[in-house]
Amino acid sequence: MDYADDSLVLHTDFYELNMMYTYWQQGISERNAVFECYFRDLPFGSGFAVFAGLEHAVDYLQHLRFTDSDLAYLKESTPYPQGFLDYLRDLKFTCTVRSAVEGDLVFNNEPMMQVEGPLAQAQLVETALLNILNYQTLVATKAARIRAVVGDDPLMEFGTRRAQETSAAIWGTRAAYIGGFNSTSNVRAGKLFGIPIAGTHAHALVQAYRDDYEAFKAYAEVNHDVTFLVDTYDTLRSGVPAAIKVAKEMGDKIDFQGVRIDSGDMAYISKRVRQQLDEAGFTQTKIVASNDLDENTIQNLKMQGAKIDIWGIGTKLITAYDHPALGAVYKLVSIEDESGKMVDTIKLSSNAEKVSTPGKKQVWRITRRSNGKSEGDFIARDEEEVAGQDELYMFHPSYPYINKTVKDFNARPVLQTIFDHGELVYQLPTLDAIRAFCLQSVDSLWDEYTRVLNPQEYPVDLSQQLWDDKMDLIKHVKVKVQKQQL
Ligand SMILES: Nc1ncnc2c1ncn2[C@@H]1O[C@H](COP(=O)(O)OP(=O)(O)OP(=O)(O)O)[C@@H](O)[C@H]1O
Ligand SMILES: O=P(O)(O)OC[C@H]1O[C@H](OP(=O)(O)OP(=O)(O)O)[C@H](O)[C@@H]1O
Ligand SMILES: O=C(O)c1cccnc1
Repeated sequence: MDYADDSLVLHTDFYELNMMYTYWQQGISERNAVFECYFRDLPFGSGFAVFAGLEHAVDYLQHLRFTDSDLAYLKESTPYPQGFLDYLRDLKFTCTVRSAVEGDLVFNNEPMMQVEGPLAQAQLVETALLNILNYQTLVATKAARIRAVVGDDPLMEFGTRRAQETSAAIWGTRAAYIGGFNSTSNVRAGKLFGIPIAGTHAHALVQAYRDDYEAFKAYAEVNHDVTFLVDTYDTLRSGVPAAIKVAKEMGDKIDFQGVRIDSGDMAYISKRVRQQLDEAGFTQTKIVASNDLDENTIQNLKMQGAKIDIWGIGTKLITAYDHPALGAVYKLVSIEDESGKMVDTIKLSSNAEKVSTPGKKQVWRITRRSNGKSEGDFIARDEEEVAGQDELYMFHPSYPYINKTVKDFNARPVLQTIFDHGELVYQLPTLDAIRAFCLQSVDSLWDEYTRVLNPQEYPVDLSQQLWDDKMDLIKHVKVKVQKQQL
């Protein structure tokens, strides 16, 4: 049977539905629960990550309804009784969601999104939220790392052909723009998000004319702004001379904006190309480079004095090639008990890094009042008063002897309310505002955290109370397990 693909509500792991069913049958589906989403390690060896994906997540949550086709499918494919299907039919999203906003910085082991509400609903949305946030945050982070090494050079996003399918290309392009790219080659992303579209031409154009000069001439006769791809046959002997010849012939009829090189030793070739262009009087014509570039090759090329003005980047950005998964998780941190009281929950593991931090939290971004620069993040219980304190004792949660007392600081809450009991209360900013916020956020970090190779570890600390509560709960659970063993 064919079912209409008319909702994302079944874009979830089957086990979420089975847990929902259990909660519903056992009468706890409406208990208040708090889940938090965080990742354990920063990707790419980075000193920071850029949060992205909220707009898509909001759209998903706003449309969270089981449609007739969803219910028909579940009826046919699962043993769920009609009563549960009726419950799903009537389900409306009523959770409160707090989240980092897009373009803000996020770090390892701190909540970047928090979902509070009826247990069954908050459980259901785990998979899709992780799917969205994991990917977009990863690509925005990669983009911001590339931005960090290019300075003000224009960055063109070229990834669609190499992306993991169509929606990854679209959302990846948006994330890349947030992280600091200037344009995309994906015309649909331009249409949907207003991202500037830009591009050159492919080798096919030159191959179609079987000659650099003929191809560039044909292109220039019908296009005003031209960037010629000069490496199809021989960059220095044929491509660049042909581009120069056409540009001279066409004169003011075109704007000879650039040449693109896509192979060979980019440092050597770009220097020679620059020389040829300058000698012909085209000192303003830019050199665009593409070919499996990322922040590491770009940094290296800059070190070699490559004369590249504009960077075209595809595969390694859109696929997050060297760290293809962020690994963000979604953990239950607090739940209402039989008496209606909220109690902390923890997940223990023999792997210390996988032990979750219990309790509903807020993340405070601590900056020095005098210069706005980062001091670290301070995670506290939601009810703790942080902003009004005169001084803050910050210590490393695993190595408490690494500590400092901060004075004259500003504390900004990172998690903002997006949905209040199911109602969207957050006004989504424009994409350009998000991008500007990201650039400003990265700028607020010390260079020690933004350098791409072996950055300093940004402090992500727990409040004393949160740390004490975590230790108490670990002890409590261990004693309970021991008792059960006897
Ligand atoms: N001077 C350089 N220093 C460091 N890396 C470079 C330099 N020049 C090019 N690269 C990078 O080295 C890699 C070269 O890849 P590869 O050998 O596949 O390219 P190619 O053979 O020139 O072109 P094609 O992709 O058409 O095969 C690319 O990732 C490119 O960006
Ligand atoms: O290298 P990326 O960062 O992924 O950038 C996108 C690539 O897409 C195009 O190549 P094309 O698909 O024509 O194949 P090519 O690699 O053989 O040039 C373009 O010439 C770039 O090389
Ligand atoms: O416009 C370009 O030059 C372009 C677009 C997509 C992929 N590679 C290059």
